[in-house]
Amino acid sequence: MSLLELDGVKVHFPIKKGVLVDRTVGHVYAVDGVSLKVEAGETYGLVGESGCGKTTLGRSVLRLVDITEGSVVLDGTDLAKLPGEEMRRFRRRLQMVFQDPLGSLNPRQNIESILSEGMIAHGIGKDQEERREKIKAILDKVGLPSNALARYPHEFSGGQRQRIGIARALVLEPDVIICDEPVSALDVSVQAQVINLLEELQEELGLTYLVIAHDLAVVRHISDTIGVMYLGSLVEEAPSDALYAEPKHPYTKALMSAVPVPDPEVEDKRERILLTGDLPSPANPPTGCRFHTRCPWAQAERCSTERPQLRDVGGGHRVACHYAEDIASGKLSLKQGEIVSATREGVEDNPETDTPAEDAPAKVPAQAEKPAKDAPVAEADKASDADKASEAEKPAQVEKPADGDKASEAEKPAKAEKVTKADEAV
Ligand SMILES: Nc1ncnc2c1ncn2[C@@H]1O[C@H](COP(=O)(O)OP(=O)(O)OP(=O)(O)O)[C@@H](O)[C@H]1O
Repeated sequence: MSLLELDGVKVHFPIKKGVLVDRTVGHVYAVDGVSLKVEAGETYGLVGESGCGKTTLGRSVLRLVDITEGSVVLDGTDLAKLPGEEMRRFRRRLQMVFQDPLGSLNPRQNIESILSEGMIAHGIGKDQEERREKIKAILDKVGLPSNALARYPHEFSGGQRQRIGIARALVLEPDVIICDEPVSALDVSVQAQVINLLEELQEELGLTYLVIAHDLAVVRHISDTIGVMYLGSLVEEAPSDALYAEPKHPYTKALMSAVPVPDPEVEDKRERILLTGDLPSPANPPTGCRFHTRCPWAQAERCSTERPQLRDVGGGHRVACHYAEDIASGKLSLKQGEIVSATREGVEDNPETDTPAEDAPAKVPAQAEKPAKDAPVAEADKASDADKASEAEKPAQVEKPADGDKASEAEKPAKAEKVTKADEAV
């Protein structure tokens, strides 16, 4: 049995209307039947564009939102069924590291007080002296000096604040840490350092991570398995290397084709699969395959009526697409919203739609150009131990305290873009 198992998890938020009495007029299908397994000591990376339900899924594991249906089993216990008090005790074993380190740290508390809070709530350490010693040891592990104890969140840089967020999770000795966009508010160079730190801590402490990110490059380096989410469901799941070597779902192919390649010559020639249209509303998802309204390979009848389930297509790859094999073999060519010719095997003839549309976009290869395998690694490698140490050792005032703030402000417009252009979701 895996350490963490989600089975058919649904989180549907009711949409209420009414002046005097609220009535439910619909639902936001934020998470709509997700099953996944996270193995002990491994990292599961969950990617997808903004609004696809990643955060809601992470929050459902911690029961921070109500689970409409399905089970979340941690080490044999179904958390979805636990009464409140027992769930509170289980929360120690499941910790979360948030995207915005400043927003998640109380500005009026010093670091010792922030880190002690959870320890006191869960009865860790017999007195403050013992807790302080433990906190110092953890601060050392995350690359912060012990004099950080008496300082306040605003005195640290964005990267250092994220280290504090990680330390806050670690002092509770969790089994699983859910990292929700752990580096997206940080400068690129600092991102690599924080990712490296998470990896080092995993190796040293045997931690298990569920890493949520919209950026494929972020999860690639750190994840053993990657799940790609679209509109509340997983559309593809595979071991990290297999997913990058050969993405099989059209959505993943589009995301991958947008990952920049460091070599400018390759980058110039790189072909991108551009998705048209916006992410549909999770309150009114398309029938059939949720992705068919934007899928360049969609087939009229089946894709719009029959919802594909995740199925094993070999090599540890699971994909929710009726035509994954035909796309991989090239039997289905890339035609926006048009129907494949009747001559192609395994696809039902449709005389009404067999003729390709005049305005079908130019064909691009079905197999998206693979991103250079060493790209994120090279980025991460930049964060040598020396770099990490120097970042930690620099006095807070010397660090750019604004990097977190700047990035989180910059993130807002980027998110709006992501919704309209899937290729920018990576
Ligand atoms: N409490 C809530 N009530 C109603 N709708 C919600 C609630 N929380 C989230 N949603 C909706 O559920 C959908 C999924 O949101 P979620 O935040 O999980 O997506 P996400 O992929 O994590 O996106 P982002 O990266 O922008 O946070 C969105 O349409 C969002 O508006």
